[in-house]
Amino acid sequence: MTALDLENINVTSFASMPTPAELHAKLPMTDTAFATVTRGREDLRNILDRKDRRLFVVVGPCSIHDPVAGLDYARRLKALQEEVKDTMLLVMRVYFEKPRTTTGWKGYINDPFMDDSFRVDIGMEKARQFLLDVCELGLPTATEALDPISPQYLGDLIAWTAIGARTTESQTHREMSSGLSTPVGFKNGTDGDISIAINAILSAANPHAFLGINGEGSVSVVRTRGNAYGHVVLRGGDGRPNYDSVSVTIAEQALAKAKLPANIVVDCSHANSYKKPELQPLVMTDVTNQIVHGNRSLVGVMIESNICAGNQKIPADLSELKYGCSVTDACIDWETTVQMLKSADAELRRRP
Ligand SMILES: O=C[C@H](O)[C@H](O)COP(=O)(O)O
Ligand SMILES: C=C(OP(=O)(O)O)C(=O)O
Repeated sequence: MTALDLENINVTSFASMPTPAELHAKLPMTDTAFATVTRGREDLRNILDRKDRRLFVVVGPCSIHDPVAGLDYARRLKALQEEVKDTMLLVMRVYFEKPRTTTGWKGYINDPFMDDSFRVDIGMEKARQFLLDVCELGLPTATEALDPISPQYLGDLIAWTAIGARTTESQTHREMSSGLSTPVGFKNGTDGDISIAINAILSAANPHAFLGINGEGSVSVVRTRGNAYGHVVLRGGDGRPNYDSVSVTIAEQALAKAKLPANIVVDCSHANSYKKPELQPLVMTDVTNQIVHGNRSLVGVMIESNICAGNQKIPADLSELKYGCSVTDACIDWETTVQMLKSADAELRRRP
């Protein structure tokens, strides 16, 4: 026995990754993408600062698994953005990292070929290419930051970040958020507890020092400034929705008690729609109603939407995958998305 026999007992291999700087050099930022990200972040900050009355809408597939269908979706969303731009800022959900309740496909970065080959190196490159393509269309992007190393590879192409219900209470994710360059939405816990999201906003607003990597891939002590644009995302929990006006008032009171700005986003999906996608339009109607009737804390919504409705299991033969259909949570289809956003646009035009 040597000391080496005592470590990595449950690790089977290490595979090298390109560094963030190498990936940036291979797929550099473009002028159009730069303008999209800069504008998207500024618009979001203005909404959170109440300098812009629009509702921001994080809308798109539960997860990206097929970049062709994903870009098809992005082009449709870009066209729709033009139609609703007076009342809403559309930000495309571009989720590559899926936090699983137990196990399952963990997303396009982790396993881009969906065959357990786990080519994270290729997944990261394809993810960066996809983000570039979406930003090139002039559409800002939103993602869930799950792996604390990924933002070094992709963060320059993101306008809004979510911390998910399963990680809002994690110190690692709060530390990472304190250094992210985007506004960050913290979801309430899967049990519906919003206090963890409020504690996360407070934590992430402060400077932190923690272990991470730098652009050259060296393990580093990362020191951050703190992120002033944390906010709560109500996603329901423990089998109960929390988008109704009473739940929103409770969230407003909790934010006021913590001396935080009353900025609340409602996730129309997940426990707010009992994971039944067809209920998402009802949630959206309720939210726009609250706004039209005077609510001032609801600043954004999230919608899980794809080209086709529902979801599908990942088949053994990937050629059997249905085009434009989620392989994770079920989504509303494109036609329902258009209806939902156009009705919200009409409703929001009536706000005082
Ligand atoms: O939005 C995605 C899912 O709700 C989340 O990743 C959990 O998924 P799971 O319960 O299917 O693992
Ligand atoms: C995983 C997600 O949500 P939540 O963290 O609310 O379950 C998601 O939005 O993809």
